Amino acid sequence: MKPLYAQSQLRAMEQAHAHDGLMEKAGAAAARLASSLLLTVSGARILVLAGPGNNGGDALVAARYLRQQGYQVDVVFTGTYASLPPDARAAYEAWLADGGEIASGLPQGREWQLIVDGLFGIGLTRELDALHRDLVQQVNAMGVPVLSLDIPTGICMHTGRVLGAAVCAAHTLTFLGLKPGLYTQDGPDHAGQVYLDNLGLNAAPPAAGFLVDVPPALPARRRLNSHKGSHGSVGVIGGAEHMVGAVLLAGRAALRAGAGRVYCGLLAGSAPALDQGQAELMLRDAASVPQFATVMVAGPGMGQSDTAVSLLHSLLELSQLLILDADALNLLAAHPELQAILHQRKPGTLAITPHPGEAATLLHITTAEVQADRVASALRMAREFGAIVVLKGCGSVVALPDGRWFINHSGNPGMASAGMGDTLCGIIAALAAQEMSLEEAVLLAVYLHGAAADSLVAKGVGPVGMTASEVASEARALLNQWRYR
Ligand SMILES: NC(=O)C1=CN([C@@H]2O[C@H](COP(=O)(O)OP(=O)(O)OC[C@H]3O[C@@H](n4cnc5c(N)ncnc54)[C@H](OP(=O)(O)O)[C@@H]3O)[C@@H](O)[C@H]2O)[C@@H](O)CC1
Ligand SMILES: [K+]
Repeated sequence: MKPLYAQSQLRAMEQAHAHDGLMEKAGAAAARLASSLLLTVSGARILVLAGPGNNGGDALVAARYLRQQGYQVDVVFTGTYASLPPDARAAYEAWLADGGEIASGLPQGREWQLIVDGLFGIGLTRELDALHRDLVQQVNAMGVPVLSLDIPTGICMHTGRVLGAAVCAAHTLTFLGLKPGLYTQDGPDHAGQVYLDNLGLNAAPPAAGFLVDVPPALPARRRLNSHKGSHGSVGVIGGAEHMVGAVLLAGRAALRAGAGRVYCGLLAGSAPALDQGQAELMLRDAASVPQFATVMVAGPGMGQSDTAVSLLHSLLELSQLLILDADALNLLAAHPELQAILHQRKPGTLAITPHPGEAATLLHITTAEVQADRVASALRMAREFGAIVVLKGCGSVVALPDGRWFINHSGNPGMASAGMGDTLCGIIAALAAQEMSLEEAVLLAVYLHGAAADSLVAKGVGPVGMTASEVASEARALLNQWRYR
């Protein structure tokens, strides 16, 4: 896992090293990366966009090094010399002293092989003004690869939100530390490939959060002398009329992620007695399932009937590890008496896995407000519901009641399809049933779920048309590969 930093922490790092020539190092690193990206284009022409702050300073330093390497470099500067911060002003002067020229608007009739985006970095505090919005839109329309410095201009470093308009970069070279906004919401669509240069600062402060970009803790290796009871029992409750498949998907995923036994409790009157595609699943009366299971999932296709409410009520009062999704979350939002029970539960025994719409219902705000700051929304839910939270979406956020948070780095848009959430719940439950803590199970499941989808895309199964069942099977393959090979 890699540390993710807040703006205040990055500022503190900058200040602690104010005399270490960080901007010069940042610009030099940018020039190195730019020239490596341009290797095959001799005598290339590069457009460098320099904004009014230190991000612009980085760009001006990069421009100078690139020009010295023989590239033709056009600089467009959108600030005013008199208002530049000191390091950026020095970079501006050095660029001119080196024979470079400065334009205030895009030169016409030129073609560039690369654009370096140094308009705004972590100092962007509000929506882009009209001048910068126009410039960003023109840059995006050119179809030329863009290397963004620190963060694509227009992306909020904390939230990944587009502030008015944002540069769509092919590459982002980020400095000192990773920013959450690169990895969630609209950040990943704009950042392209992300590279980190710590500018020689090896001692980093404690992180604000973490990027989950490698498999987190795995379940213990299985003892040779084990049996199905050694690997836990998962129960899944839901499946009201016409929604039976949701429970079966969760149950099948739990089997594939290694649960010793899986019980499914279906609410539908017309529910089958057997899953014809997965005879290993034990289909039981919903109310009886908790007595068989060490870990429970409730919610997939559960509906909002009185029976569903009373089942959920009794489940919340039991001591098993519990994962709530879908309708269980809607029920929770609609019934304050259910929420009251949550805080009587032992800490670390409840996980909720809302998508942004469900999160909005839980928090009584709009989906747009949830998405405006996904980390803050997830943390708020964790606090208010005393639960481990997975806020699903691009860059799923895992938040814990004690304030820790994580952004998941695996996954792709092929996962935006029916049944993926059911599969995720099943995987979480199965991992927790195999003696991982619920926190560990959630982190691994979220990463594994996305990694399985990525693996399928690499094999040509997706992103278009990838199914939740395929993801569950691929998750099984990866889990075995990570643990046993
Ligand atoms: N300092 C260091 O040691 C190092 C810094 N580094 C680099 O510096 C970057 C941070 O620099 P930064 O703090 O100067 O912020 P930056 O992103 O350039 O923009 C700030 C300027 O934009 C303005 N502004 C803001 N929003 C606006 C808007 N919507 N529309 C228009 N204007 C707007 C704002 O003005 P104000 O808000 O005061 O009106 C201010 O003038 C960082 O990302 C990294 O690249 C690295 O070199 C490492 C060493
Ligand atoms: K930038």
